[in-house]
Amino acid sequence: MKLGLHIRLGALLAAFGVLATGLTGLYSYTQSRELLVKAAERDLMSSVQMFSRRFATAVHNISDDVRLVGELEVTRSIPASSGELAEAGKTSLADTFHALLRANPAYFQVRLISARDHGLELVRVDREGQGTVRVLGDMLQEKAHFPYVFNALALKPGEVFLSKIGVNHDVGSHAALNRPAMYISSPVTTPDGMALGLVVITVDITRVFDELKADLPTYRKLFIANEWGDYLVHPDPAQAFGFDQGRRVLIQESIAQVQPLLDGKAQQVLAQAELGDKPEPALGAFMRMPLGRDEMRSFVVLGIAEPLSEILESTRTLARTTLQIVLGFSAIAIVLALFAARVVTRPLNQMTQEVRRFSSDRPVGDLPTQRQDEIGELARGFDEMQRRISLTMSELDASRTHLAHMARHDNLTGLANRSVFIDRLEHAILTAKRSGGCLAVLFVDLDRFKHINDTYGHGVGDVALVQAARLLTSSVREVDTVARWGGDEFVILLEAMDEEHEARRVAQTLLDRFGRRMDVSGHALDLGVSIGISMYPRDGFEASELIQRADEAMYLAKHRQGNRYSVFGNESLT
Ligand SMILES: Nc1nc2c(ncn2[C@@H]2O[C@H](COP(=O)(O)OP(=O)(O)OP(=O)(O)O)[C@@H](O)[C@H]2O)c(=O)[nH]1
Repeated sequence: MKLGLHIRLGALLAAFGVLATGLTGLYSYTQSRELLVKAAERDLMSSVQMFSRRFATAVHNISDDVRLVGELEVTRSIPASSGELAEAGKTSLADTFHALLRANPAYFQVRLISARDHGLELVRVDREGQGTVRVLGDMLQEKAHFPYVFNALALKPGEVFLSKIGVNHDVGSHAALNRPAMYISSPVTTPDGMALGLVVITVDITRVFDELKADLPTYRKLFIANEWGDYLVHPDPAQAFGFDQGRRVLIQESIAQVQPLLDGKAQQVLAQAELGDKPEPALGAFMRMPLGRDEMRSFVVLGIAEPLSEILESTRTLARTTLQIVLGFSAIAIVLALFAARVVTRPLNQMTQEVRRFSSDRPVGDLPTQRQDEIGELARGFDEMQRRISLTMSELDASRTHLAHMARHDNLTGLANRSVFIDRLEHAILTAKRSGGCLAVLFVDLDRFKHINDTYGHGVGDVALVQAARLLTSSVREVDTVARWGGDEFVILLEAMDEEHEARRVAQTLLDRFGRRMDVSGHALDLGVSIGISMYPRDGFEASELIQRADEAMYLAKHRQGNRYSVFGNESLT
Protein backbone atom coordinates (compact mmCIF):
# COMPACT_ATOMS: atom_id res chain seq x y z
CA MET A 1 0.00 0.00 0.00
CA LYS A 2 1.33 3.41 -0.95
CA LEU A 3 1.50 5.67 2.09
CA GLY A 4 0.77 9.36 1.68
CA LEU A 5 3.26 12.10 2.52
CA HIS A 6 1.06 13.09 5.45
CA ILE A 7 1.35 9.61 7.01
CA ARG A 8 5.05 9.23 6.26
CA LEU A 9 5.97 12.70 7.52
CA GLY A 10 3.74 12.21 10.57
CA ALA A 11 5.32 8.82 11.30
CA LEU A 12 8.81 10.27 10.92
CA LEU A 13 8.09 13.21 13.23
CA ALA A 14 6.30 10.92 15.70
CA ALA A 15 9.27 8.51 15.68
CA PHE A 16 11.61 11.42 16.41
CA GLY A 17 9.31 12.66 19.18
CA VAL A 18 8.99 9.23 20.79
CA LEU A 19 12.73 8.56 20.47
CA ALA A 20 13.63 11.94 22.00
CA THR A 21 11.14 11.45 24.83
CA GLY A 22 12.32 7.88 25.43
CA LEU A 23 15.98 8.86 25.52
CA THR A 24 15.26 11.80 27.82
CA GLY A 25 13.27 9.49 30.09
CA LEU A 26 16.01 6.86 30.07
CA TYR A 27 18.66 9.50 30.78
CA SER A 28 16.71 11.05 33.67
CA TYR A 29 15.89 7.57 35.06
CA THR A 30 19.58 6.54 34.95
CA GLN A 31 20.68 9.83 36.47
CA SER A 32 18.04 9.72 39.19
CA ARG A 33 18.85 6.08 39.93
CA GLU A 34 22.51 6.98 40.31
CA LEU A 35 21.60 9.89 42.58
CA LEU A 36 19.40 7.61 44.69
CA VAL A 37 22.19 5.05 45.09
CA LYS A 38 24.64 7.83 45.95
CA ALA A 39 22.15 9.24 48.49
CA ALA A 40 21.73 5.76 49.98
CA GLU A 41 25.51 5.43 50.23
CA ARG A 42 25.76 8.79 52.00
CA ASP A 43 22.89 7.85 54.28
CA LEU A 44 24.46 4.49 55.17
CA MET A 45 27.79 6.15 55.83
CA SER A 46 26.26 8.78 58.12
CA SER A 47 24.22 6.03 59.78
CA VAL A 48 27.33 3.99 60.62
CA GLN A 49 29.10 7.16 61.81
CA MET A 50 26.15 7.96 64.03
CA PHE A 51 26.21 4.39 65.36
CA SER A 52 29.91 4.76 66.09
CA ARG A 53 29.33 8.02 68.00
CA ARG A 54 26.56 6.46 70.05
CA PHE A 55 28.70 3.41 70.81
CA ALA A 56 31.53 5.73 71.87
CA THR A 57 29.10 7.65 74.09
CA ALA A 58 27.87 4.42 75.67
CA VAL A 59 31.46 3.32 76.39
CA HIS A 60 32.20 6.80 77.69
CA ASN A 61 29.23 6.64 80.08
CA ILE A 62 30.31 3.24 81.41
CA SER A 63 33.86 4.57 81.81
CA ASP A 64 32.45 7.48 83.82
CA ASP A 65 30.67 4.99 86.12
CA VAL A 66 33.91 3.04 86.56
CA ARG A 67 35.84 6.22 87.35
CA LEU A 68 33.11 7.43 89.68
CA VAL A 69 33.17 4.27 91.73
CA GLY A 70 36.95 4.41 91.78
CA GLU A 71 36.89 7.91 93.20
CA LEU A 72 34.40 7.14 96.00
CA GLU A 73 35.80 7.82 99.50
CA VAL A 74 34.99 4.29 100.59
CA THR A 75 36.75 2.79 97.58
CA ARG A 76 39.85 4.79 98.13
CA SER A 77 39.93 3.81 101.79
CA ILE A 78 41.53 0.44 100.98
CA PRO A 79 44.53 0.31 103.35
CA ALA A 80 47.68 0.22 101.33
CA SER A 81 49.32 -2.03 103.90
CA SER A 82 46.80 -4.89 103.97
CA GLY A 83 44.77 -4.24 100.84
CA GLU A 84 41.78 -5.39 102.87
CA LEU A 85 38.73 -3.13 103.13
CA ALA A 86 36.68 -2.81 106.29
CA GLU A 87 33.46 -4.85 106.25
CA ALA A 88 31.28 -1.75 106.56
CA GLY A 89 32.94 -0.21 103.58
CA LYS A 90 32.44 -3.40 101.58
CA THR A 91 28.75 -3.47 102.44
CA SER A 92 28.38 0.17 101.48
CA LEU A 93 30.15 -0.43 98.17
CA ALA A 94 28.07 -3.53 97.50
CA ASP A 95 24.95 -1.39 97.94
CA THR A 96 26.31 1.03 95.38
CA PHE A 97 27.11 -1.84 92.99
CA HIS A 98 23.57 -3.21 93.41
CA ALA A 99 22.20 0.22 92.55
CA LEU A 100 24.45 0.49 89.51
CA LEU A 101 23.37 -2.89 88.19
CA ARG A 102 19.72 -2.04 88.68
CA ALA A 103 20.14 1.27 86.88
CA ASN A 104 22.11 -0.23 84.00
CA PRO A 105 20.63 -3.40 82.53
CA ALA A 106 23.70 -3.73 80.27
CA TYR A 107 26.01 -4.31 83.26
CA PHE A 108 26.78 -7.96 84.17
CA GLN A 109 29.09 -7.31 87.10
CA VAL A 110 30.61 -4.51 89.12
CA ARG A 111 33.70 -5.35 91.11
CA LEU A 112 36.38 -3.84 93.30
CA ILE A 113 39.59 -5.82 92.98
CA SER A 114 42.61 -5.50 95.21
CA ALA A 115 46.04 -4.79 93.83
CA ARG A 116 47.34 -7.29 96.34
CA ASP A 117 46.63 -10.96 96.97
CA HIS A 118 46.88 -11.81 93.27
CA GLY A 119 44.12 -9.44 92.40
CA LEU A 120 41.59 -10.72 94.87
CA GLU A 121 38.04 -9.56 94.38
CA LEU A 122 37.13 -7.42 97.43
CA VAL A 123 33.56 -6.50 96.56
CA ARG A 124 31.61 -8.15 93.76
CA VAL A 125 27.98 -7.91 92.73
CA ASP A 126 26.73 -9.98 89.76
CA ARG A 127 23.54 -9.88 87.78
CA GLU A 128 21.55 -13.05 88.24
CA GLY A 129 18.22 -13.56 86.50
CA GLN A 130 16.01 -10.53 87.15
CA GLY A 131 18.03 -9.48 90.18
CA THR A 132 21.54 -9.02 91.52
CA VAL A 133 23.66 -11.09 93.84
CA ARG A 134 26.65 -10.22 95.99
CA VAL A 135 29.46 -12.78 95.83
CA LEU A 136 31.03 -13.34 99.21
CA GLY A 137 33.74 -15.22 101.01
CA ASP A 138 35.43 -18.06 99.24
CA MET A 139 33.52 -17.36 96.06
CA LEU A 140 35.65 -14.29 95.55
CA GLN A 141 38.44 -15.02 93.09
CA GLU A 142 41.95 -13.89 92.25
CA LYS A 143 42.04 -12.08 88.91
CA ALA A 144 45.55 -10.70 88.61
CA HIS A 145 46.20 -12.65 85.42
CA PHE A 146 43.39 -10.92 83.49
CA PRO A 147 44.38 -8.04 81.17
CA TYR A 148 41.66 -5.81 82.59
CA VAL A 149 43.41 -6.19 85.97
CA PHE A 150 47.11 -5.82 85.25
CA ASN A 151 46.54 -3.21 82.52
CA ALA A 152 44.30 -1.09 84.74
CA LEU A 153 46.77 -1.24 87.66
CA ALA A 154 49.40 0.24 85.34
CA LEU A 155 47.23 3.23 84.49
CA LYS A 156 47.36 6.72 85.92
CA PRO A 157 44.50 7.89 88.17
CA GLY A 158 41.33 8.53 86.17
CA GLU A 159 42.50 6.53 83.13
CA VAL A 160 40.30 3.72 81.83
CA PHE A 161 41.13 0.36 80.24
CA LEU A 162 38.81 -1.24 77.68
CA SER A 163 39.24 -4.95 77.12
CA LYS A 164 38.79 -6.82 73.86
CA ILE A 165 35.27 -7.98 73.31
CA GLY A 166 35.07 -11.71 73.95
CA VAL A 167 32.95 -14.43 75.50
CA ASN A 168 33.06 -14.57 79.29
CA HIS A 169 33.85 -18.01 80.64
CA ASP A 170 34.47 -17.09 84.29
CA VAL A 171 33.12 -19.85 86.42
CA GLY A 172 30.40 -18.60 88.74
CA SER A 173 29.87 -15.34 86.92
CA HIS A 174 26.09 -15.82 86.98
CA ALA A 175 24.31 -14.05 84.11
CA ALA A 176 27.58 -13.21 82.41
CA LEU A 177 28.64 -16.82 82.06
CA ASN A 178 29.31 -17.73 78.42
CA ARG A 179 27.98 -14.38 77.23
CA PRO A 180 29.80 -11.86 75.04
CA ALA A 181 31.28 -9.27 77.32
CA MET A 182 33.62 -6.34 77.56
CA TYR A 183 35.51 -5.28 80.66
CA ILE A 184 35.98 -1.62 81.49
CA SER A 185 38.33 -0.98 84.37
CA SER A 186 40.10 1.93 86.09
CA PRO A 187 42.65 2.00 88.92
CA VAL A 188 41.91 3.00 92.52
CA THR A 189 44.91 5.01 93.70
CA THR A 190 46.31 6.80 96.72
CA PRO A 191 46.54 10.57 96.43
CA ASP A 192 50.14 10.19 95.30
CA GLY A 193 49.06 7.83 92.52
CA MET A 194 49.91 4.39 93.95
CA ALA A 195 47.48 1.70 92.77
CA LEU A 196 45.48 0.17 95.61
CA GLY A 197 43.15 -1.80 93.39
CA LEU A 198 40.76 -1.32 90.51
CA VAL A 199 37.08 -1.06 89.68
CA VAL A 200 35.83 -3.13 86.77
CA ILE A 201 32.42 -3.28 85.15
CA THR A 202 31.65 -6.32 83.01
CA VAL A 203 29.45 -5.08 80.19
CA ASP A 204 26.77 -7.12 78.43
CA ILE A 205 28.01 -6.02 75.00
CA THR A 206 25.15 -7.79 73.18
CA ARG A 207 22.67 -5.69 75.10
CA VAL A 208 24.63 -2.52 74.40
CA PHE A 209 24.60 -3.24 70.67
CA ASP A 210 20.91 -4.23 70.76
CA GLU A 211 20.02 -0.91 72.39
CA LEU A 212 22.14 1.03 69.91
CA LYS A 213 20.69 -0.66 66.88
CA ALA A 214 17.10 -0.34 68.10
CA ASP A 215 16.85 2.91 66.15
CA LEU A 216 17.94 1.26 62.89
CA PRO A 217 15.20 0.30 60.42
CA THR A 218 14.71 -3.47 60.43
CA TYR A 219 15.94 -3.82 56.85
CA ARG A 220 19.31 -2.32 57.86
CA LYS A 221 21.68 -4.88 59.33
CA LEU A 222 24.57 -4.34 61.71
CA PHE A 223 28.04 -5.86 61.34
CA ILE A 224 30.78 -5.57 63.98
CA ALA A 225 34.17 -7.27 63.80
CA ASN A 226 37.19 -7.09 66.03
CA GLU A 227 40.62 -5.95 64.91
CA TRP A 228 41.39 -9.40 63.42
CA GLY A 229 38.17 -9.48 61.49
CA ASP A 230 36.24 -11.95 63.68
CA TYR A 231 32.56 -11.20 63.57
CA LEU A 232 31.19 -9.94 66.90
CA VAL A 233 27.83 -8.97 65.48
CA HIS A 234 26.37 -10.44 62.30
CA PRO A 235 22.79 -10.54 60.94
CA ASP A 236 23.16 -14.31 61.26
CA PRO A 237 24.03 -14.78 64.98
CA ALA A 238 25.72 -18.12 64.18
CA GLN A 239 28.48 -16.19 62.39
CA ALA A 240 29.38 -14.13 65.50
CA PHE A 241 32.08 -15.16 68.01
CA GLY A 242 33.06 -18.11 65.85
CA PHE A 243 36.56 -17.90 67.37
CA ASP A 244 35.05 -18.83 70.75
CA GLN A 245 33.94 -22.15 69.22
CA GLY A 246 37.28 -22.86 67.62
CA ARG A 247 36.43 -21.57 64.12
CA ARG A 248 37.18 -18.28 62.46
CA VAL A 249 34.46 -16.39 60.67
CA LEU A 250 36.21 -13.35 59.29
CA ILE A 251 34.65 -10.25 57.82
CA GLN A 252 37.44 -9.80 55.26
CA GLU A 253 36.65 -13.24 53.83
CA SER A 254 33.04 -12.42 53.08
CA ILE A 255 33.48 -8.69 52.42
CA ALA A 256 36.91 -8.26 50.89
CA GLN A 257 36.56 -4.48 50.53
CA VAL A 258 36.95 -4.00 54.32
CA GLN A 259 40.55 -5.26 54.30
CA PRO A 260 41.98 -1.69 54.13
CA LEU A 261 40.12 -0.91 57.39
CA LEU A 262 41.81 -3.83 59.12
CA ASP A 263 45.17 -2.80 57.67
CA GLY A 264 44.71 0.77 58.88
CA LYS A 265 44.85 2.02 55.26
CA ALA A 266 41.31 3.43 55.27
CA GLN A 267 38.91 4.79 57.86
CA GLN A 268 35.69 4.06 55.98
CA VAL A 269 34.67 2.11 52.88
CA LEU A 270 31.55 1.30 50.89
CA ALA A 271 31.18 -2.37 50.06
CA GLN A 272 28.84 -4.99 48.69
CA ALA A 273 27.68 -7.41 51.36
CA GLU A 274 25.31 -10.32 51.51
CA LEU A 275 22.48 -10.53 54.00
CA GLY A 276 20.16 -13.16 55.40
CA ASP A 277 19.85 -16.92 55.10
CA LYS A 278 19.25 -16.70 51.39
CA PRO A 279 22.10 -14.32 50.60
CA GLU A 280 20.67 -11.10 49.26
CA PRO A 281 22.94 -8.49 47.70
CA ALA A 282 23.27 -5.44 49.87
CA LEU A 283 25.19 -2.18 49.98
CA GLY A 284 27.13 -1.50 53.18
CA ALA A 285 29.07 1.34 54.78
CA PHE A 286 31.93 0.19 57.01
CA MET A 287 34.24 2.17 59.27
CA ARG A 288 37.12 1.60 61.63
CA MET A 289 36.32 2.72 65.16
CA PRO A 290 39.19 3.05 67.66
CA LEU A 291 38.45 1.58 71.09
CA GLY A 292 40.19 2.59 74.28
CA ARG A 293 43.46 4.33 74.70
CA ASP A 294 45.55 5.25 71.64
CA GLU A 295 48.60 3.25 72.65
CA MET A 296 46.54 0.06 72.71
CA ARG A 297 45.73 0.59 69.03
CA SER A 298 42.57 -1.35 69.61
CA PHE A 299 39.64 -0.94 67.25
CA VAL A 300 36.52 -2.58 65.90
CA VAL A 301 35.05 -2.51 62.40
CA LEU A 302 31.47 -1.26 62.33
CA GLY A 303 29.22 -1.74 59.35
CA ILE A 304 25.61 -1.09 58.42
CA ALA A 305 24.21 -2.69 55.27
CA GLU A 306 20.93 -2.34 53.44
CA PRO A 307 19.54 -4.74 50.81
CA LEU A 308 19.83 -3.33 47.28
CA SER A 309 16.17 -4.19 46.82
CA GLU A 310 15.29 -1.64 49.55
CA ILE A 311 17.55 0.99 48.05
CA LEU A 312 16.17 0.42 44.57
CA GLU A 313 12.57 0.29 45.75
CA SER A 314 12.26 4.03 45.22
CA THR A 315 13.91 3.65 41.80
CA ARG A 316 11.12 1.24 40.85
CA THR A 317 8.62 3.96 41.69
CA LEU A 318 10.82 6.34 39.72
CA ALA A 319 10.88 3.90 36.77
CA ARG A 320 7.07 3.62 36.84
CA THR A 321 6.67 7.39 37.01
CA THR A 322 9.27 7.92 34.28
CA LEU A 323 7.56 5.33 32.09
CA GLN A 324 4.19 7.01 32.60
CA ILE A 325 5.70 10.39 31.74
CA VAL A 326 7.47 8.94 28.68
CA LEU A 327 4.26 7.28 27.47
CA GLY A 328 2.27 10.48 28.09
CA PHE A 329 4.75 12.67 26.27
CA SER A 330 5.10 10.10 23.47
CA ALA A 331 1.34 10.25 22.94
CA ILE A 332 1.50 14.05 22.87
CA ALA A 333 4.48 13.84 20.47
CA ILE A 334 2.50 11.55 18.13
CA VAL A 335 -0.53 13.85 18.14
CA LEU A 336 1.65 16.93 17.59
CA ALA A 337 3.61 15.13 14.83
CA LEU A 338 0.41 14.16 12.98
CA PHE A 339 -0.90 17.69 13.43
CA ALA A 340 2.38 19.23 12.19
CA ALA A 341 2.46 16.82 9.24
CA ARG A 342 -1.11 17.80 8.40
CA VAL A 343 -0.29 21.50 8.64
CA VAL A 344 2.67 21.03 6.29
CA THR A 345 0.99 18.67 3.80
CA ARG A 346 -2.46 20.32 3.62
CA PRO A 347 -1.31 23.22 1.42
CA LEU A 348 0.72 20.73 -0.64
CA ASN A 349 -2.39 18.55 -1.08
CA GLN A 350 -4.38 21.65 -1.95
CA MET A 351 -1.84 22.55 -4.61
CA THR A 352 -1.80 18.97 -5.91
CA GLN A 353 -5.57 19.15 -6.38
CA GLU A 354 -5.30 22.49 -8.13
CA VAL A 355 -2.60 21.08 -10.44
CA ARG A 356 -4.93 18.17 -11.27
CA ARG A 357 -7.78 20.59 -11.96
CA PHE A 358 -5.48 22.65 -14.13
CA SER A 359 -4.27 19.60 -16.08
CA SER A 360 -7.87 18.53 -16.67
CA ASP A 361 -8.79 22.02 -17.95
CA ARG A 362 -10.98 22.83 -14.97
CA PRO A 363 -10.85 26.25 -13.30
CA VAL A 364 -8.12 26.48 -10.68
CA GLY A 365 -9.16 27.53 -7.17
CA ASP A 366 -7.31 29.53 -4.53
CA LEU A 367 -3.63 28.80 -3.94
CA PRO A 368 -1.77 29.63 -0.71
CA THR A 369 0.22 32.39 -2.45
CA GLN A 370 0.01 34.72 0.57
CA ARG A 371 2.22 32.48 2.70
CA GLN A 372 5.70 33.77 3.39
CA ASP A 373 7.37 30.37 3.61
CA GLU A 374 8.60 27.83 1.04
CA ILE A 375 5.05 26.62 0.43
CA GLY A 376 4.02 30.20 -0.44
CA GLU A 377 7.05 30.36 -2.76
CA LEU A 378 5.96 27.10 -4.41
CA ALA A 379 2.36 28.32 -4.75
CA ARG A 380 3.47 31.60 -6.35
CA GLY A 381 5.75 29.67 -8.70
CA PHE A 382 2.89 27.36 -9.67
CA ASP A 383 0.54 30.33 -10.12
CA GLU A 384 3.02 32.06 -12.43
CA MET A 385 3.63 28.82 -14.36
CA GLN A 386 -0.11 28.26 -14.71
CA ARG A 387 -0.63 31.80 -16.11
CA ARG A 388 2.22 31.38 -18.59
CA ILE A 389 0.94 27.99 -19.72
CA SER A 390 -2.58 29.43 -20.14
CA LEU A 391 -1.18 32.34 -22.16
CA THR A 392 0.91 30.02 -24.33
CA MET A 393 -2.06 27.70 -24.79
CA SER A 394 -4.35 30.53 -25.92
CA GLU A 395 -1.63 31.75 -28.32
CA LEU A 396 -1.31 28.23 -29.65
CA ASP A 397 -5.11 28.00 -30.01
CA ALA A 398 -5.19 31.27 -31.89
CA SER A 399 -2.41 30.25 -34.28
CA ARG A 400 -3.99 26.81 -34.75
CA THR A 401 -7.31 28.45 -35.59
CA HIS A 402 -5.46 30.79 -37.92
CA LEU A 403 -3.62 27.88 -39.54
CA ALA A 404 -6.86 25.93 -39.88
CA HIS A 405 -8.46 28.98 -41.49
CA MET A 406 -5.48 29.43 -43.77
CA ALA A 407 -5.63 25.77 -44.73
CA ARG A 408 -9.25 26.22 -45.87
CA HIS A 409 -9.29 29.78 -47.18
CA ASP A 410 -7.51 31.88 -49.72
CA ASN A 411 -5.01 34.14 -48.09
CA LEU A 412 -5.65 37.21 -50.26
CA THR A 413 -9.42 37.29 -50.69
CA GLY A 414 -10.52 35.31 -47.63
CA LEU A 415 -12.68 33.10 -49.86
CA ALA A 416 -12.83 29.32 -49.47
CA ASN A 417 -10.00 27.57 -51.31
CA ARG A 418 -10.07 24.72 -53.80
CA SER A 419 -10.25 21.86 -51.28
CA VAL A 420 -13.11 23.47 -49.32
CA PHE A 421 -14.97 24.09 -52.55
CA ILE A 422 -14.54 20.48 -53.68
CA ASP A 423 -15.73 19.25 -50.23
CA ARG A 424 -18.83 21.38 -50.36
CA LEU A 425 -19.52 20.46 -53.96
CA GLU A 426 -19.25 16.74 -53.16
CA HIS A 427 -21.52 17.22 -50.17
CA ALA A 428 -24.03 19.18 -52.29
CA ILE A 429 -23.94 16.47 -54.98
CA LEU A 430 -24.82 13.84 -52.31
CA THR A 431 -27.65 15.99 -51.01
CA ALA A 432 -28.96 16.62 -54.52
CA LYS A 433 -28.67 12.93 -55.32
CA ARG A 434 -30.74 12.06 -52.22
CA SER A 435 -33.33 14.76 -52.89
CA GLY A 436 -33.35 14.36 -56.69
CA GLY A 437 -32.48 18.06 -56.99
CA CYS A 438 -30.06 19.93 -59.22
CA LEU A 439 -27.14 22.33 -58.71
CA ALA A 440 -24.95 24.53 -60.84
CA VAL A 441 -21.22 25.24 -60.95
CA LEU A 442 -20.02 28.61 -62.31
CA PHE A 443 -16.38 28.97 -63.42
CA VAL A 444 -15.48 32.71 -63.42
CA ASP A 445 -12.26 34.07 -64.98
CA LEU A 446 -11.35 37.78 -65.00
CA ASP A 447 -10.75 39.09 -68.49
CA ARG A 448 -7.34 40.55 -69.31
CA PHE A 449 -6.27 40.72 -65.72
CA LYS A 450 -2.63 40.48 -66.69
CA HIS A 451 -3.04 43.86 -68.29
CA ILE A 452 -4.03 45.38 -64.91
CA ASN A 453 -1.01 43.86 -63.24
CA ASP A 454 1.24 45.00 -65.97
CA THR A 455 -0.25 48.48 -66.08
CA TYR A 456 -0.84 49.30 -62.39
CA GLY A 457 1.32 46.81 -60.64
CA HIS A 458 0.60 43.68 -58.57
CA GLY A 459 -0.60 45.71 -55.55
CA VAL A 460 -3.44 47.15 -57.55
CA GLY A 461 -4.00 43.69 -59.07
CA ASP A 462 -4.35 42.27 -55.55
CA VAL A 463 -6.91 44.91 -54.56
CA ALA A 464 -8.78 44.23 -57.80
CA LEU A 465 -8.87 40.51 -56.90
CA VAL A 466 -10.21 41.28 -53.42
CA GLN A 467 -12.90 43.59 -54.80
CA ALA A 468 -13.83 41.00 -57.43
CA ALA A 469 -14.20 38.41 -54.63
CA ARG A 470 -16.50 40.73 -52.66
CA LEU A 471 -18.55 41.40 -55.75
CA LEU A 472 -18.96 37.69 -56.42
CA THR A 473 -19.91 36.94 -52.79
CA SER A 474 -22.44 39.76 -52.61
CA SER A 475 -24.03 38.66 -55.88
CA VAL A 476 -25.06 35.16 -54.73
CA ARG A 477 -27.13 33.74 -51.88
CA GLU A 478 -25.63 33.00 -48.47
CA VAL A 479 -26.08 29.27 -49.03
CA ASP A 480 -23.98 29.44 -52.18
CA THR A 481 -20.23 28.96 -52.04
CA VAL A 482 -17.73 31.27 -53.70
CA ALA A 483 -14.10 30.02 -53.83
CA ARG A 484 -10.87 31.21 -55.41
CA TRP A 485 -9.71 28.50 -57.81
CA GLY A 486 -6.34 30.14 -58.46
CA GLY A 487 -4.85 33.31 -60.03
CA ASP A 488 -7.77 35.32 -61.40
CA GLU A 489 -10.13 32.30 -61.51
CA PHE A 490 -13.11 31.83 -59.16
CA VAL A 491 -15.71 29.04 -58.84
CA ILE A 492 -19.25 29.32 -57.54
CA LEU A 493 -21.51 26.51 -56.27
CA LEU A 494 -25.21 27.30 -56.63
CA GLU A 495 -27.15 24.72 -54.60
CA ALA A 496 -30.78 23.78 -55.21
CA MET A 497 -30.58 25.26 -58.71
CA ASP A 498 -33.23 23.19 -60.46
CA GLU A 499 -33.47 25.12 -63.68
CA GLU A 500 -30.69 26.17 -66.02
CA HIS A 501 -32.23 29.59 -66.51
CA GLU A 502 -31.77 30.32 -62.82
CA ALA A 503 -28.04 29.73 -63.23
CA ARG A 504 -28.07 31.85 -66.33
CA ARG A 505 -29.74 34.66 -64.35
CA VAL A 506 -27.04 34.54 -61.68
CA ALA A 507 -24.35 34.60 -64.42
CA GLN A 508 -26.06 37.52 -66.03
CA THR A 509 -26.22 39.38 -62.72
CA LEU A 510 -22.49 38.85 -62.37
CA LEU A 511 -21.85 40.11 -65.89
CA ASP A 512 -23.97 43.17 -65.14
CA ARG A 513 -22.21 44.00 -61.94
CA PHE A 514 -18.72 43.38 -63.36
CA GLY A 515 -19.73 45.44 -66.36
CA ARG A 516 -19.77 48.56 -64.20
CA ARG A 517 -16.53 50.54 -63.91
CA MET A 518 -14.78 49.90 -60.61
CA ASP A 519 -12.65 52.15 -58.46
CA VAL A 520 -9.55 50.12 -57.56
CA SER A 521 -7.01 52.01 -55.50
CA GLY A 522 -7.98 55.25 -57.20
CA HIS A 523 -7.95 53.73 -60.67
CA ALA A 524 -11.13 53.47 -62.66
CA LEU A 525 -10.98 49.99 -64.08
CA ASP A 526 -13.26 47.91 -66.27
CA LEU A 527 -13.16 44.34 -64.98
CA GLY A 528 -14.91 42.00 -67.34
CA VAL A 529 -15.46 38.31 -66.58
CA SER A 530 -15.98 35.15 -68.60
CA ILE A 531 -18.32 32.59 -66.98
CA GLY A 532 -18.83 28.92 -67.72
CA ILE A 533 -21.87 27.01 -66.36
CA SER A 534 -22.27 23.27 -65.76
CA MET A 535 -25.35 21.62 -64.23
CA TYR A 536 -25.78 18.54 -62.06
CA PRO A 537 -26.82 15.93 -62.95
CA ARG A 538 -27.11 16.90 -66.56
CA ASP A 539 -23.38 17.60 -67.20
CA GLY A 540 -21.82 15.13 -64.79
CA PHE A 541 -22.13 13.28 -61.49
CA GLU A 542 -18.69 13.98 -60.04
CA ALA A 543 -17.34 17.22 -58.59
CA SER A 544 -14.25 17.17 -60.80
CA GLU A 545 -16.41 16.48 -63.83
CA LEU A 546 -18.73 19.41 -63.14
CA ILE A 547 -15.78 21.78 -62.52
CA GLN A 548 -14.10 20.57 -65.71
CA ARG A 549 -17.31 21.16 -67.73
CA ALA A 550 -17.77 24.64 -66.25
CA ASP A 551 -14.13 25.44 -67.06
CA GLU A 552 -14.66 24.27 -70.63
CA ALA A 553 -17.80 26.43 -70.93
CA MET A 554 -15.85 29.41 -69.49
CA TYR A 555 -13.19 28.77 -72.16
CA LEU A 556 -15.84 29.04 -74.85
CA ALA A 557 -17.06 32.36 -73.39
CA LYS A 558 -13.49 33.63 -73.22
CA HIS A 559 -12.95 32.48 -76.78
CA ARG A 560 -15.80 34.70 -77.86
CA GLN A 561 -14.13 37.88 -76.63
CA GLY A 562 -15.12 37.35 -73.02
CA ASN A 563 -17.47 39.38 -70.84
CA ARG A 564 -20.17 36.76 -71.41
CA TYR A 565 -21.30 33.45 -70.03
CA SER A 566 -21.58 30.10 -71.71
CA VAL A 567 -23.57 27.00 -70.63
CA PHE A 568 -21.80 23.68 -71.15
CA GLY A 569 -23.17 21.71 -74.02
CA ASN A 570 -25.21 24.57 -75.50
CA GLU A 571 -22.43 26.00 -77.62
CA SER A 572 -19.31 24.76 -79.32
CA LEU A 573 -16.13 26.22 -80.73
CA THR A 574 -16.51 27.16 -84.34
N1 LIG B 1 -1.91 40.85 -58.76
C1 LIG B 1 -2.05 39.51 -58.85
N2 LIG B 1 -1.95 38.92 -60.00
C2 LIG B 1 -2.12 37.58 -60.10
C3 LIG B 1 -2.37 36.78 -58.97
N3 LIG B 1 -2.50 35.48 -59.38
C4 LIG B 1 -2.31 35.48 -60.75
N4 LIG B 1 -2.11 36.75 -61.21
C5 LIG B 1 -1.87 37.21 -62.51
O1 LIG B 1 -3.05 37.04 -63.26
C6 LIG B 1 -2.68 37.00 -64.59
C7 LIG B 1 -3.47 35.95 -65.29
O2 LIG B 1 -3.09 36.01 -66.60
P1 LIG B 1 -3.82 35.23 -67.69
O3 LIG B 1 -4.02 33.82 -67.31
O4 LIG B 1 -3.07 35.43 -68.93
O5 LIG B 1 -5.24 35.93 -67.83
P2 LIG B 1 -5.67 37.29 -68.46
O6 LIG B 1 -4.62 38.27 -68.58
O7 LIG B 1 -6.90 37.70 -67.72
O8 LIG B 1 -6.05 36.83 -69.89
P3 LIG B 1 -7.45 36.21 -70.25
O9 LIG B 1 -7.86 35.29 -69.24
O10 LIG B 1 -7.19 35.47 -71.52
O11 LIG B 1 -8.41 37.32 -70.41
C8 LIG B 1 -1.18 36.74 -64.63
O12 LIG B 1 -0.51 37.93 -65.09
C9 LIG B 1 -0.85 36.42 -63.20
O13 LIG B 1 0.45 36.90 -62.91
C10 LIG B 1 -2.45 37.42 -57.73
O14 LIG B 1 -2.68 36.82 -56.73
N5 LIG B 1 -2.30 38.80 -57.74
